[in-house]
Amino acid sequence: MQVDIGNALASEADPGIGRSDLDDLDERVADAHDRIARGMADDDFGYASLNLPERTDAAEIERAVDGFDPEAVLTVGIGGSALGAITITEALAGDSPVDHYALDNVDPAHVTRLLDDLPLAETVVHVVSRSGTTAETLANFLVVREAMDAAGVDWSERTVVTTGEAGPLRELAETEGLPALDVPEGVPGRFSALSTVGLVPAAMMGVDLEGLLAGGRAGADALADSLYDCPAYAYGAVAYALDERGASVNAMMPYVEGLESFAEWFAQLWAESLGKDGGGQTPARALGATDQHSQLQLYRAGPRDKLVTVVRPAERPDCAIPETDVADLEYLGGQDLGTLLDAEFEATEASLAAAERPSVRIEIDAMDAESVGRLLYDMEVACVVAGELYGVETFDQPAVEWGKNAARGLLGGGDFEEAEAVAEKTELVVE
Ligand SMILES: O=P(O)(O)OC[C@H]1O[C@H](O)[C@H](O)[C@@H](O)[C@@H]1O
Repeated sequence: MQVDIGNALASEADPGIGRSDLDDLDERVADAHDRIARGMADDDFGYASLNLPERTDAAEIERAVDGFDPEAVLTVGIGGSALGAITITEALAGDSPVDHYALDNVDPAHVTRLLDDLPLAETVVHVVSRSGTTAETLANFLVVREAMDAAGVDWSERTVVTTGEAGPLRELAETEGLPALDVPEGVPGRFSALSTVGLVPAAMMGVDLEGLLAGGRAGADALADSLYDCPAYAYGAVAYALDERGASVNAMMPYVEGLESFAEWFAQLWAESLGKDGGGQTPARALGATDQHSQLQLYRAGPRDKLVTVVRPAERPDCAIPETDVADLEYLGGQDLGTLLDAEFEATEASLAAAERPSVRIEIDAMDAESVGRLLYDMEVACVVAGELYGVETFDQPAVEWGKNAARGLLGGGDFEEAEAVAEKTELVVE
């Protein structure tokens, strides 16, 4: 993976950073690298995630799904327990005969429609919750079970669970004798894509798990004590430095449809890890070239508070644009859609640079397992190094937990006095 930070340098961008700022920052990156290396060596909470490419047992996951021959896989999970699987299958399993669906939200209209449409007798359900207590996931699973019962399908024959050591979901798996995989120790959900959490649907869809993990290992091998030698550190450090100078929004803009959900995965990673102590950089989601025709107006001409991160694969499949003699369209004929998309990508970079707006280019080799594994791993590393530079607790999410507890409290699922305060808040309703 390559990261080009040239368009974030001060001579070309505002907010931007100069070479001397980068050199100063590099000393802090070296310290952060020491902390990260120690954390990985000691398997400290969170840092252990960066050992997953080395530790994840692809064969164990393949064995767990062996014997299923589904038409569809349904992930039931939310946040870090769903976005890794969604991102990986969307990026790599587009040609699979098996479809992937995810139930993360509990919108009744969406859940009912999906269950009506799914071939339930040919669907494998992967229920994922690290804590085993997340209300949305457990509620959705109960609804899915009932729908399978109602359709005469033995759900216990078609369910795989991935969860932590203890908790209601673990107990349920044991009581029902369901195959259960472990969420690895010390790995927060948003850092778990390259584990059982993110890889089970991919395995059922024929994705090359070893390739994904090899990509992650290449990222681990590339860790070095300087941002000039490590693309993941370069990205994390530059995003942090730009935020410090006013780029409080990071618009993640892949120029490939297969990475549309990657921007959503990145949003959770960046927001939940770095949004602490009154700081953090707000992730925005965009897709090139589509959002070039909508959001780019704001990115180029709105407030100078953004970093735009553009991502593309170096290789794309061919799809020729037919020759045409229609006036003014001759320039398109004989080109390729990929060439057009790359021209759009470069035009966006040029457009931002011309308006002195910072962008960073991330380029992966291709939309293959190794490159996608490397991308996910490197973005996790970027997030961890940024967390070190911000000086925050990268691996917790107390604000999210507050909301989770409040929702449970409001449903009568536990004592949570603050939830009552929420319910009794002053209302100012305008109708
Ligand atoms: O895997 P679970 O325990 O069900 O958690 C699912 C999600 O729940 C919370 O909202 C956490 O903040 C997320 O980081 C997590 O990914």
